[in-house]
Amino acid sequence: MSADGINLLKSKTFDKSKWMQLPRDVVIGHDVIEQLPAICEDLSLGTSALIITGKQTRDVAGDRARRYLADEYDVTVVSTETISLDTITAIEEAARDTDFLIGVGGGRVIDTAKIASFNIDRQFISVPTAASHDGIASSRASVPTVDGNISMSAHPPIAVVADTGIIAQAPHRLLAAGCADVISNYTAILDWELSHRLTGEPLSEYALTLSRMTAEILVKDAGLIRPQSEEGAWIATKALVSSGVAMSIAGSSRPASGGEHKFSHALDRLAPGKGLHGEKCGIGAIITMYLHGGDWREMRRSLKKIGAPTTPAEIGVGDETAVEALLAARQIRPERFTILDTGLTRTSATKLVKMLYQE
Ligand SMILES: NC(=O)C1=CN([C@@H]2O[C@H](COP(=O)(O)OP(=O)(O)OC[C@H]3O[C@@H](n4cnc5c(N)ncnc54)[C@H](OP(=O)(O)O)[C@@H]3O)[C@@H](O)[C@H]2O)C=CC1
Ligand SMILES: O=C(CO)COP(=O)(O)O
Ligand SMILES: [Zn+2]
Repeated sequence: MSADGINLLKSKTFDKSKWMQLPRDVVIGHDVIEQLPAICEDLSLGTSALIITGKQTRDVAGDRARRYLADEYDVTVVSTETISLDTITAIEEAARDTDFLIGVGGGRVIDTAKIASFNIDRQFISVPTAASHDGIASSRASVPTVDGNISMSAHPPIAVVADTGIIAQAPHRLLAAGCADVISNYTAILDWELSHRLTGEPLSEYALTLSRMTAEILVKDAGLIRPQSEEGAWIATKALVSSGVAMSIAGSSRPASGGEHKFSHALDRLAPGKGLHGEKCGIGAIITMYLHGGDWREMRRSLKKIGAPTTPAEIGVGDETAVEALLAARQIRPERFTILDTGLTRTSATKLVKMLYQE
């Protein structure tokens, strides 16, 4: 891990990463964003809030959140376009005089709010505008470093306010990416079990079972994940919260992040801006499922059914880059043993990419 990564989350006098921290209120449903003032009051969070939102999500929900809170709270809104050390530091500065933070947006915005609030010891509320990733309710944060994104312990939101009316209106691609993030739990678990057997890495049966069950339910309901369907948004959001809880139980992202996530993180570096997080995880999971001897065709069918991409080409990534990402994946968080550590070579990676992504 780079020095940047280590320093990004400010040191604490005690190690909260050893605690099992969970959100207190999880509110999912139509127009629940209107309940923000009541939720803040219920949690006794104080009188001033900083809303962190994105360029597009400000129009979608950020300004709406401000309007609902403005009568009772002193509210400031800031928009961020990237997640970086500089933006996080700027948010921390902007938030010093406020009592709590609210992240209104996609995964980048929510992680920014999560890290900044953790560093300055404030609570934060997660208001996802898309069901695109399972960091909505998790205590994990994915943070940028000079070596690419690194996953770290932070803290979970004190509340999750997921308005299915807003989430259903987001581009379907975002919903499909979130579902792919959850479907990739299947291979993350296989990697964890393999590591347990080979290296003796401790396993949490509760976290593992919850993670697997979450993926199973989502695959069973895949037919309901349709564009602009509020039912689909509701199913996906519950799955993402549940996956985040599995991570909190494990005290790490292990139940939801294995070799397929390493592949995704390698692509973050090798092909910046190509594909969404969950899309890259789903594409990687097809290969790792094959390597585990599992039903990779079934995994591909599930991904296709929800409308997620199943080949690097669909996200604008060439086969050569996919091969490089498979090989580079092993260097990402090397202490996390996965199927990619069991003898993959350039020749076999090239063969796999050709065979599994072109059939
Ligand atoms: N902490 C954790 O455990 C996890 C963290 N992550 C992290 O989350 C990030 C990925 O999240 P993801 O959501 O895929 O990517 P982004 O947050 O980058 O969002 C993708 C795009 O979707 C837009 N958007 C979001 N909601 C809507 C909406 N309702 N209508 C229109 N546009 C919308 C965003 O707009 P805008 O420009 O306004 O932002 C942005 O341009 C990565 O940084 C990843 O590392 C992923 C998984 C788990
Ligand atoms: O994306 C995640 C789980 O879906 C978090 O995983 P990482 O720890 O690999 O960032
Ligand atoms: Zn993920």
